[in-house]
Amino acid sequence: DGAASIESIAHKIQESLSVSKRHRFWETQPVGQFKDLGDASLPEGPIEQPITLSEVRPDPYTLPALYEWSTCDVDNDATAAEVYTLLANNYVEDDDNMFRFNYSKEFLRWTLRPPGYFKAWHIGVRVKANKKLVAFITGVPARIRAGNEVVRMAEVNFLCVHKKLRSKRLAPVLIKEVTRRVHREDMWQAAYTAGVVLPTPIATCQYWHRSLNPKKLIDVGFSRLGARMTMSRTIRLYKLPPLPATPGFRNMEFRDVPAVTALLRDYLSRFVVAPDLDEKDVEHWLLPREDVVDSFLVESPDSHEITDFCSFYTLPSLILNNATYSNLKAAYSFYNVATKTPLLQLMNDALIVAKQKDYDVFNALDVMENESFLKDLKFGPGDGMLHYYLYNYRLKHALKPSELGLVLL
Ligand SMILES: CCCCCCCCCCCCCC(=O)SCCNC(=O)CCNC(=O)[C@H](O)C(C)(C)COP(=O)(O)OP(=O)(O)OC[C@H]1O[C@@H](n2cnc3c(N)ncnc32)[C@H](O)[C@@H]1OP(=O)(O)O
Ligand SMILES: CNCCCN(C)c1ncc(F)c(N2CC(C(=O)NCc3cnc4ccccn34)C2)n1
Repeated sequence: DGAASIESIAHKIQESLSVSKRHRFWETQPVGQFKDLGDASLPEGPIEQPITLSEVRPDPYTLPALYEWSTCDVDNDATAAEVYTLLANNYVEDDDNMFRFNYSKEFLRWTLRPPGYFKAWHIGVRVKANKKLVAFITGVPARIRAGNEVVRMAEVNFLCVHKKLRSKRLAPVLIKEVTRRVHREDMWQAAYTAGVVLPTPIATCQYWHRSLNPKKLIDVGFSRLGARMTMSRTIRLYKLPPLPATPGFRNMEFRDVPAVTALLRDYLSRFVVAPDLDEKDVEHWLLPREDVVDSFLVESPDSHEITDFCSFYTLPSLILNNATYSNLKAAYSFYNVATKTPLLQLMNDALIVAKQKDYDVFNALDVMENESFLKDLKFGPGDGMLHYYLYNYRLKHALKPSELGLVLL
């Protein structure tokens, strides 16, 4: 409709402006630079070569005088609670400041402690005088394949500066410090996503939302009642059956790790950028954890072969000013593989179990093969774009979302 096309034009203008905008910090970094866009002579791969570990700066970057570095041990319940509270009050909001991500403590412990993680990469900044946690940034190690090369990278996330300390150029200091600590572990690349345009996205993806509780979504302003639609007609439109349709659809269990790993490795090999997951990674990232991550598979009733897999993670949002509701329960599509069951049917079963678990909305990016089911399963396009980035690694071409096999949390 007219409004959507005006909105997309506005998006394009905004993005073009940020291409012309100065990036005083990012222009100093080994990332694709806007001025290099279209220069096909630049080779794919690392932008800067590694330096010897003795050459890596041994001391932390200098913070403004009132602040100090503080490595955050999320195993410690009190520290985990401080990190949770900083993010719950100061992390990503939508453009209209109606919602803010509300990553749970258990979710943070999960995502920050994958196989081989480094406590030193969970980096906080505290006020010296009262030890208040006022900023945070994290890295976790991952093996990411870019083209035919598997690269050990840091996945950087949870960059957060307290609202009262914004626009003081603290973010570049946090980024340089996590970079220094990653370099100390002889790693030279990183992967990250952001809702903002920076030099230079390797892919730009669109969020899609599938209403599960349309009445609540409309009441809190997440969605709007469609033109010529009544509330009862809308509720009927999004209604789902009580049980999954696929025979053999069940929760993933520990014994399924080898088969799910094989299924995933084969499937993810199709994408230009994707994680290189081994059984330890699959055990950590995909075994169900209540209210953190859910995973299901289809075990063929006669052959007992595992033929399909689907998963979603739980990321609620605080609803910032609504008299009735304070929490939006959102599921985010994670990794899905369909080899026998149609992907449409598999994802519809995921919607069914999410509805049964009382989620309000099911979100999915248009990555991998998601585009093939979004419209048919009644997803609607969101307003949020998610840009993917690699640090110190150039790709010859930006990727279409369908070439991307990586979902960051
Ligand atoms: C080898 C290993 C490498 C490891 C590192 C890999 C890189 C990792 C990169 C981080 C991946 C993070 C992944 C996620 O967590 S994405 C989620 C980011 N967090 C939020 O959006 C939470 C709410 N916002 C805030 O807390 C603050 O606004 C933040 C902290 C975001 C900026 O604080 P503030 O608003 O007070 O600004 P400033 O004055 O300190 O600094 C301004 C400079 O910061 C650049 N900026 C702004 N937003 C982002 C952003 N999301 N990624 C990268 N850079 C960003 C900006 O372009 C400008 O630089 P330049 O334009 O002048 O050049
Ligand atoms: C650094 N890690 C990247 C992943 C973090 N993720 C999940 C994320 N990054 C940027 C987004 F644009 C986004 N969107 C989900 C869509 C959405 O649901 N939009 C309405 C909404 C509801 N609650 C919130 C909270 C914050 C922003 C938008 N919100 C847009 N998701």
